[in-house]
Amino acid sequence: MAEQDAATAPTSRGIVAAVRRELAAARHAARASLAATVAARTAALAQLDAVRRSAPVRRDELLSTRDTALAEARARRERETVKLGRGLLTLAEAAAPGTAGSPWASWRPGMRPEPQAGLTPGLLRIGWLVQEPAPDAPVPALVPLLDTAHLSVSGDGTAAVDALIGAMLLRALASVPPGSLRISVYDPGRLGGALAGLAPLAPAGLISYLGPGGLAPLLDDLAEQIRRINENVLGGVYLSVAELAAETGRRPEPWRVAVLLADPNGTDLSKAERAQLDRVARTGVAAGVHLISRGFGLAPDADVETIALRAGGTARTSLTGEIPVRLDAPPGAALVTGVCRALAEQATAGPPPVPFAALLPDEIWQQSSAEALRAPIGEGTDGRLVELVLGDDPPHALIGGPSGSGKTNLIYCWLAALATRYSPGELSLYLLDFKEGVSFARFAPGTRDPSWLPQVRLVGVNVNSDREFGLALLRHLAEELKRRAAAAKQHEATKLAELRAEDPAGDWPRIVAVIDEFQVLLGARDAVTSEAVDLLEDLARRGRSQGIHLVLASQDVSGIEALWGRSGLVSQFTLRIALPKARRILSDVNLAAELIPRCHAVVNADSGVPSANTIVRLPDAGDRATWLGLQEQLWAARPEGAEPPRLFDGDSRPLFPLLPPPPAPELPAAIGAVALLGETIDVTGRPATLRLNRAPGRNLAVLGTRADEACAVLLAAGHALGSQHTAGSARFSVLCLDSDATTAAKSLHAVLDARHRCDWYDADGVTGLLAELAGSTGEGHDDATASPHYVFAFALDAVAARLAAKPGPGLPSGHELLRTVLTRGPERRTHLLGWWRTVARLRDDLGGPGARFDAIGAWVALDVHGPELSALYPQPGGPAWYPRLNRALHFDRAVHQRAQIIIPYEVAP
Ligand SMILES: Nc1ncnc2c1ncn2[C@@H]1O[C@H](COP(=O)(O)OP(=O)(O)OP(=O)(O)O)[C@@H](O)[C@H]1O
Repeated sequence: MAEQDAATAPTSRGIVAAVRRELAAARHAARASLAATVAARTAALAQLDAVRRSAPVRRDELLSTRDTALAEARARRERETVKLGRGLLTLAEAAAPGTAGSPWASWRPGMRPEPQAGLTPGLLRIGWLVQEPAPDAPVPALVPLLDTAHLSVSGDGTAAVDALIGAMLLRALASVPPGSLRISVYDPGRLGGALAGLAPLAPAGLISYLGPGGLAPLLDDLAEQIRRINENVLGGVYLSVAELAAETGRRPEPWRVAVLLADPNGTDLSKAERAQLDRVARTGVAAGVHLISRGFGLAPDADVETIALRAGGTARTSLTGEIPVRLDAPPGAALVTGVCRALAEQATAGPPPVPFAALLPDEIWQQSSAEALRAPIGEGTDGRLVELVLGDDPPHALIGGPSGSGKTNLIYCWLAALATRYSPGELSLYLLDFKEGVSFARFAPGTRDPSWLPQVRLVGVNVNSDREFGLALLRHLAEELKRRAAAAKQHEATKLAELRAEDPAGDWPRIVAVIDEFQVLLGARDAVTSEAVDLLEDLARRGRSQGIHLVLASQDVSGIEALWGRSGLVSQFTLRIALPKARRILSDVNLAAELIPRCHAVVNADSGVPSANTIVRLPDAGDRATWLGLQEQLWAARPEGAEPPRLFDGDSRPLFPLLPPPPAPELPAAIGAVALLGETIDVTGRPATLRLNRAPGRNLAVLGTRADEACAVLLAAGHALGSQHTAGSARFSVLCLDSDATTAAKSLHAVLDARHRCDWYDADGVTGLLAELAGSTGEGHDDATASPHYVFAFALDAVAARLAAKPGPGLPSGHELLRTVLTRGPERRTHLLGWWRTVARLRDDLGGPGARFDAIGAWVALDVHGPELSALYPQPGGPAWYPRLNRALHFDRAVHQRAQIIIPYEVAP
């Protein structure tokens, strides 16, 4: 190891050299490093210099970028703010529509609530939102109340708080249907003075003021209302009245707002009051019961919105949070009282009635009447339509109401609802109006309007002096009852529904007969009344099961009393409808009709038992244009071949009917031709006929002084006879013996002469004709081959003196010839149809006192009283007949038991 160290040990020179080398290298490195450092410094200095030179430009650039960004942000913010503001405005307008949000300047004192005032109340405007920057259109500040919240209003000035409460109430009142918001004001401090502007609502029951001591009863009442509403109205089905209203479209309960204004100097609430207040606050909103409190703390768990008034007319509300609200100036006193007065008037008048159109179904004629007829006539107090039912029970209806109470309107409503639901195959209507006027005439074709109501079979108007027409209707219905009863028996059916099921192809509509002012029919002690009562009793008793329903209407308590004496009859009329002030129609102990306002009715389907009363508000069915539109729609849908109804108008003369084609010639020869005399008072408007066969007495005497009607009877008879015989096969003679009859006689002559031999005679020719006729009708002449000869003698009594004169010894007088013609003529087919102006003159012509009338087998009496006709009538004392214009009494000994009333025809020349 030592040898090795010796061999390799460096020399000192080597060491020095090495050191020098090392040092040189270090020096070299140091120099290089220095040079690099100097270069770096120079570069840094140059860079610094460059930065120094460019700094101001950069700063300007940065500043400009920053400013641009700022400006953009600001513009964006403004745009967003405007957009947000507009959105808020739209939202606010939707949330507070109409009067809930419109500025006071647009209100008018007498204004009516808007039609859109509905069942969904809006928020209430109290001012506007203070926004920065101020928007073009300020956004209204709204607070909720009805169906949503209670309000707690606070602030330093009680007057300002009360003014705000008053303004909010006014908005709430005007934004819901009148009468649907009731207010109670507990104001012990100012005894109602705080909200005195709303006092005009008090007469309508829309506001009440309570003083000291009023709080406990008020809270108790509210609590009871809430309990009742929960139990009876919501009934566990709905969570709130608002939900019920939204789902059913009706609100059976009003909103109730209790304004509680604490007296700053008053005492605190008792424990019980506090508990009750908290209860109401917690549970009220769902029941539509709301509190507006000033100075009473409301339960923290209740739905309470707060409004805190600040100085300078601003406020903070719980809804608007941090955004301050500038309050509207309160409405002027005149505006407040004016609006309240108008609202009270409308609330008293009630809600607008259901429109007539609401009674009509969506699609016509969809109902079956097999079980019953059901039709709504109006709206009940709960807002639902109220139906009238006619069927097995109740079967018949009584309607009562004094003149002008809306009876006709009610009948129109009912008929419209029925006629749109039941087709003519399901329902037949017979409508009779005993009062003067034409209320039902619109259902029949008229000169202006050819349409008719397809279910109507008969319309009788102006029948006040034709009680017989009422009787005729009842007889017709009795016949129909018989027909139905026979069919029911055959099919072993006990009621209409069964008959219809057994005989589906049969024609079994339900029949409704409406008789307005029916008391006229029962208004006399005579045969008409007693027969009418018997028929009514039978129809009322048996009609129920055969689908025949009677609706009797009367304005007159005497009409009802006429029925009341007949308990068997009246007990069948279990459906009673009383219009305002109708007396005795419901029952003696049921006075509901005294209390209802105009356009309402009490409907009672249980013979007037008070507990069965239903109050109905009736729509206005009087608009003629609406009716016509409806009728035309139904008319257009009528079944093919449907016949128009028979219209009987007691005020107009029937037209001479269109005659059927003449029968085969041998028929009149065999059984005699038929003369028409006028129209019978009958449902079908049958003509009154006189068959002129070869039996003795087949002559006609028209009796009375009314020339026009007497001529009309002879004209009708002549027209009918002339057209029944083939041309030239009969002979006619027209005797015109008084100038009153000239026009009629000439017209008859012209018509007959065109077809047959027809001779004209005046006074001079009478005796000659009678002599000819007497000669040819004498014994020994061949009766069978004679052709008929009809002699029309107008005012025959005018020539009595001539007829009485004796032409000479042994020669018959004109009277004797006349008697021969009357007695013998019919057997030889010679018939005399004569007009005598009095019965006495006829008697004179027939031989004077004690004369026999056998040769006059038929007569038509005009202004001749019943007793005067006794000699011509089988019953002693003559027929019960009181002459009246345009009516005649017809009796034909060959066919009548009793004389019948007829209406002379209007015969066109
Ligand atoms: N519900 C109603 N709504 C609006 N107007 C009605 C209503 N009911 C009746 N009216 C109107 O009242 C007036 C009298 O009614 P309506 O003719 O029906 O009475 P009425 O009892 O039949 O009278 P009258 O026996 O004297 O004819 C009519 O002008 C009618 O239009």
